[in-house]
Amino acid sequence: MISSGAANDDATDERWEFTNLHAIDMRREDDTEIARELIGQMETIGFLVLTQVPGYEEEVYLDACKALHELPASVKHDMFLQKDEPTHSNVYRGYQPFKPNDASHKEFFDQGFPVGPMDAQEAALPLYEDTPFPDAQELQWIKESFCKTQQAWFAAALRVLRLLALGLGKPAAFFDPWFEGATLTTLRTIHYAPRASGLVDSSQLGPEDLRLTTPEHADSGILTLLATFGYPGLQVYIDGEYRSVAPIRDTLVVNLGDLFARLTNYRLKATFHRVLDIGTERFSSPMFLEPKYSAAIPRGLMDSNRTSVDQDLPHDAPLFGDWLMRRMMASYAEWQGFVVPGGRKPFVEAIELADFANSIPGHDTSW
Ligand SMILES: O=C(O)CCC(=O)C(=O)O
Ligand SMILES: [Fe+2]
Repeated sequence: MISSGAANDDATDERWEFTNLHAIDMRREDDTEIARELIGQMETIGFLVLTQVPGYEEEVYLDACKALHELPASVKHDMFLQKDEPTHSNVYRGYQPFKPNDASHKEFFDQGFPVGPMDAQEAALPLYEDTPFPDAQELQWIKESFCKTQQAWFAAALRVLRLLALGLGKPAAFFDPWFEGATLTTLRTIHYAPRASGLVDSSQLGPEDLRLTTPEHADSGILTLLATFGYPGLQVYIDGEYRSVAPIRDTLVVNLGDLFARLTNYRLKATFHRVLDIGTERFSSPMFLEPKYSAAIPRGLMDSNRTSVDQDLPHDAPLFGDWLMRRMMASYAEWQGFVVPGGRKPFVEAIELADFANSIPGHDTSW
């Protein structure tokens, strides 16, 4: 259920016709009905919004995001990933700068979850590393706000996943083992600038690229929670056209990743979306809910009579972490320089991308 209407509360937004996504109040406790609504939205639009997320304080979090991205270039550089600063050891968590002639026009910071305590076998797998934050005492509030937000959103995301499991006819705890003891979930804060600000060279890009600051894509993993902090710009592909999502403060947009869509045999949708260059600075923050590295994701996981994701697994089931690396490098420009760590290369290369391709009508799956 969606409705459209021009926003009239912000004069700068008049040029867009906004679509309101279906909203679910997280204070509600009627789980069976919420599960029904979630499935209804995810089968059709693939997007909805959550309101009243417990423990989430958007005002402080937006201030913290702005403060992080406004730090001096040298402080941001100290948090760069190894692919952008070879003397650094962090390969997955940290700061990524604006890149010349990139279809995306953003700088962003990726935070992982606290690394320990984790069982030794899990901890030995790639991608688990501490997130570099600025050291200065007066900046600790930024980290505190990020961590608090991460906890609140993670709890909300797991609740949504349990409700989706229920709605799909599984026990609510069906997916829980994927998140026991560890998670590769990423909380990202993004700072967009208008292309016209000339921060990096855009001379190789075509006119369509120049209209956008994030090109069309579907998210890759399980599910995404997103704060747009009241900024316009997010567009979702609905009924054959891109529609602008109404920018509403204190809400979290939710959409599914294409791995999850595939697990449901595309009954649920991983919908394409993109971000327009709105001509001003823009901040947003997605959290990509990801299982732990060792979570197995065999074919037909949900077709069987399993009552839990870790029941009756084939011994050669692909691991989530291997799939994640394969998918990131195949699909997203910012991961092009990523080197698969440790002994995982053969496993990563064995992943058949076609096994995980999405099938949104009207879009090919050439990633
Ligand atoms: O910035 C936004 O509003 C959306 C960003 C997005 O879709 C993504 O990072 O996957
Ligand atoms: Fe996205």
